[in-house]
Amino acid sequence: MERQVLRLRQAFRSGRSRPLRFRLQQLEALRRMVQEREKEILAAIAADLSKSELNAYSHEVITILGEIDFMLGNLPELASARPAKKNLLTMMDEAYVQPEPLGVVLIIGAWNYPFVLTMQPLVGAIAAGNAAIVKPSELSENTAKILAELLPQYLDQDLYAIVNGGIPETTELLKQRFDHILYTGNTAVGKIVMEAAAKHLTPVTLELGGKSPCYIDRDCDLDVACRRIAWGKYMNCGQTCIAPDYILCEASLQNQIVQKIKETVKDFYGENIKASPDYERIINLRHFKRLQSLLKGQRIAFGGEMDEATRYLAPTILTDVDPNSKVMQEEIFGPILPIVSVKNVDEAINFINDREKPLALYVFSRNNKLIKRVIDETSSGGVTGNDVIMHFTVNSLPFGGVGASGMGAYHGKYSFDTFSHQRPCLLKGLKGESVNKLRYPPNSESKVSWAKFFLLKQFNKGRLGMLLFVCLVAVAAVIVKDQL
Ligand SMILES: NC(=O)c1ccc[n+]([C@@H]2O[C@H](COP(=O)([O-])OP(=O)(O)OC[C@H]3O[C@@H](n4cnc5c(N)ncnc54)[C@H](O)[C@@H]3O)[C@@H](O)[C@H]2O)c1
Ligand SMILES: CCCCCCCCCCCCCCCCCC=O
Repeated sequence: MERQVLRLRQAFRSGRSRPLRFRLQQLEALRRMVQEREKEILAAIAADLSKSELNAYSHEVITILGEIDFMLGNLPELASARPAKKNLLTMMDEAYVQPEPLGVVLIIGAWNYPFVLTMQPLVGAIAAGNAAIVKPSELSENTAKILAELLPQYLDQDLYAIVNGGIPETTELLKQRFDHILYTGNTAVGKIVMEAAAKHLTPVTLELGGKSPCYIDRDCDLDVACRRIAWGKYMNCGQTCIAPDYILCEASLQNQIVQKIKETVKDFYGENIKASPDYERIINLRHFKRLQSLLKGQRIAFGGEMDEATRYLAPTILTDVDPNSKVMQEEIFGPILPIVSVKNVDEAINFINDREKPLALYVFSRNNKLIKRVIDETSSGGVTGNDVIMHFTVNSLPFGGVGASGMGAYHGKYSFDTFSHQRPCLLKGLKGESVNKLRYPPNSESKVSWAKFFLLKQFNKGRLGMLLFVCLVAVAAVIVKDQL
């Protein structure tokens, strides 16, 4: 492990990953990989998640192609230096912010969207000019294997590497010094990652989970709301970090919601859900049994059928759920949708605020003011109003958690920023010592007055203001020279 990180570090030090042309060329190579090897990639994702290749394409591959295209189109601008505003003392100098790569970064992915959760951060890391090690989840072993096979065929092997393995390998990897770690997965492991990173003062982006609430207002088109919620909840068999975890609504809406989601499930997956190519399975037996245990003692209003041999768990709705029950204590990460009754929106807001900050928050209402109020009075990683999941697909929005659901963000420009240091640069000439005397010892009352004038005085930006300002500087320089 140590040697592998060292190899990447040496390649990074060579400066090869920095030129814009190189980054664009690597991103193009990654796009070629996705296009030329699409069949193998789709087959691997499909095998890992019992997913149709069509769904593998629309859940995962499309996101990566979009992200690469965004970077190819925007990288020249993102990577270029941005001029910075100057003060009186630096008027004649050059001030700018130059994004620079961080160095060797580590990307640890989760199994539930194994291609997106490794490749989307990698696009950002390459775009920002870093070297990167990608550690896919061992639970999505087919995707992990295909990535290890394909990436070296398309990308610079000394700068980008895949390390496969489970806890021992990741633990070993985390002992190494990285310049940034982006981890996606559960909160408990997030703490392990952060602790390991702290030993080297390595900054982290933690993409974690949580229970994402979904409030349905009385004033709402329930048909539309239930269709959208059913789509986002049962997609990938509920194993989506931003799936609506539970519904909050007034008790009177509960039965209608059950009925409408039931009808939608039939429309989406047919009478025989098990036979639908659009309905996935639970990743492994451990998670299957965990989900099974969440149903104990609950009122199952719909679904609940299961088959351990194939890890099938039907789309399920629980009603009259006690907020203290187990299903409301942990992220569900499966196709179980509890409905918790609240009296009104105030109670819903309190319910959300009494718990850890979620990764996503959903509100359905015809009343935009109510949606804005819920946004204003709560906190969450992201929000979609009158839909679910979709904020993830907008790459001009930062994607990440807050509080227990994570820290930092990525996607589009935010990925580039996450893997960059915004380096402030001020380039001065060797002239101007008369004004510089102001900051050299010995200090005096008059020097402090001049410092106040130069650093605190506000001038408006118009042409006239600028002219006046230049004259003032010239006069001040002469006076200062005479006085000091
Ligand atoms: N915020 C997001 O973007 C996002 C996306 C997907 C999943 N998630 C969250 O992730 C969770 C599900 O993922 P998971 O944790 O089951 O995935 P996982 O089991 O695949 O683990 C994630 C990564 O952590 C590594 N890992 C596991 N145990 C470790 C340990 N003890 N030490 C070091 N590394 C270790 C794994 O090898 C893997 O690469 C859910 O909470 C979900 O909400 C968040
Ligand atoms: C006009 C038809 C457009 C169809 C586009 C379908 C877009 C579907 C996008 C779903 C993306 C889901 C990815 C979620 C990843 C979440 C990561 C956390 O687990």
